[in-house]
Amino acid sequence: MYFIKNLISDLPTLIAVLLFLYIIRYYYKYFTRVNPLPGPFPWVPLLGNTLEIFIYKLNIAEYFKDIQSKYGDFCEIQMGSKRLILVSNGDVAYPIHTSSVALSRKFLYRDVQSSGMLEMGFETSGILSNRNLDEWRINREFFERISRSRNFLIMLTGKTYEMASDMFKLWDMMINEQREIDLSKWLEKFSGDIGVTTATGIPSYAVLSYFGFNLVPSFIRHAPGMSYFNSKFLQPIKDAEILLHEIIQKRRTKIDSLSEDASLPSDFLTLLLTVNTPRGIEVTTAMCLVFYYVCKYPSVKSKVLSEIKSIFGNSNTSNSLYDNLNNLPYCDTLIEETLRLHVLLPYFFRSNSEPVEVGGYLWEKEQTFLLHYQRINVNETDWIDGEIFDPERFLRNKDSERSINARKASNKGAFSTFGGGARVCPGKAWAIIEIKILLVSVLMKYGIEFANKDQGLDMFCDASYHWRELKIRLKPRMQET
Ligand code: HEM
Repeated sequence: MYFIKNLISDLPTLIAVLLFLYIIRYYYKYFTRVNPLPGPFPWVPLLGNTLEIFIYKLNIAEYFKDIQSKYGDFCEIQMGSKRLILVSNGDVAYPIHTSSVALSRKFLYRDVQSSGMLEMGFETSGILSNRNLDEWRINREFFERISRSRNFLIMLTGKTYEMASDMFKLWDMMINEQREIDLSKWLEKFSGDIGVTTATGIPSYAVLSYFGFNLVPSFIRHAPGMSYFNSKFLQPIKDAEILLHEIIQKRRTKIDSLSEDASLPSDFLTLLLTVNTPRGIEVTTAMCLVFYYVCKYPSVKSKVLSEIKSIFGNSNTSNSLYDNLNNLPYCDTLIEETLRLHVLLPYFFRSNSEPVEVGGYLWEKEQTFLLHYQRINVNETDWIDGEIFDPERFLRNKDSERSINARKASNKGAFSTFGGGARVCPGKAWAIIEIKILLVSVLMKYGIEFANKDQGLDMFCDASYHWRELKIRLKPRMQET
């Protein structure tokens, strides 16, 4: 009894001593860490630099930008007890982003193990964060085999074109009513629709529900010519929603009921359900950015248009759409430059599955590297006038002074929008096709301009960039001056 009484009265001292010992240990570990790099001092034990993010109103991308500008291209931050190595130039990123097999097999992990991610199941399923390397390999190979096959890409091209044409029918009604079109909202639904349709073969018509077709008065819906929309959209929306929901529910239940070591069913829907990637957001933002630059620079618009016309003539449709898409070098360079300047995902994690040298230091296995894409893609160590939008950058001869890797011709780590190395984005071809089809089909059909001539890059960033609003006006092409 006496002992317990004493213990209670001494408790504050005990806690203070334990806290003191913990702080000593924390800073001992910090000061004796291997390969110390420049970086902000972790003033708060346990939390490290985490609280600094609040000064940036939780805008982590801005925080990393500032850290890079203060501490350089290879520095570190302490997030809680986790040490993040911030990599901001292509040279240091090279061992992680290279496609050299010997090096890239050392960077197989997305990140070090985290109990939170494990509990949510992200570390043991799908592709994006899967740390079970055998399963990740199978899923990834399966995804690549399908999504890179010519048949799949032709199907994707056709579906995207078809769905764009359906969306244009709704836009035509808005044009007649002199209404502005907020591309950011429309394209968000549009890429969602493409995802569902390519995975299941069932149209989801999110675009149509955004248009609010069911809100259109009945006398308009039944007016001559409108039966097309009624038969094509209204009933199938209901049917499709029910069917799609059933299919997804069944597949989810099946996946959830499998034991952890059982292999997943091999079909594309399963894969998309387990991929764990918010892919639609990036594609939507990318499409908006491309249209932003087309509207902003009339010279860019006229070059894109004359290239498209030279390949597709004046016809809106083409049987060999997919093959023709490969003959648009100016559109390619425009898209590539847009995605270089705006990485969409400002940063991403990678971790080494073996000891490895990065930035001239040897790192034990399982160190977290934070690839600072938004800095790597513009860094003057790799790019000339990197902060400037120069849509012809990628057209120039690779050896010329202003070429893609003007100063480091061999450095492939400098274009990081889709990451690089073993876990490079496998959806790149998919994303580029969607963007290109939309660019071609919109410009073939419409003259396009900003609704508000002061339109700027109205974007915000959480884990990725999103548009707030991008309002445009369209004119059917024959009426364009
Ligand atoms: C413009 C659009 C896109 C951008 C900017 C983008 C960017 C990225 C980046 C930066 C990574 C990390 C790569 C690395 O760690 O080296 C990634 C991974 C991934 N992306 Fe994309 N992505 C886009 C579209 C897509 C699409 C359309 C899909 C599929 C439908 C997709 C599927 C994936 C998957 C599955 C991974 C994980 C790969 C792995 O961990 O092995 N992405 N993406």
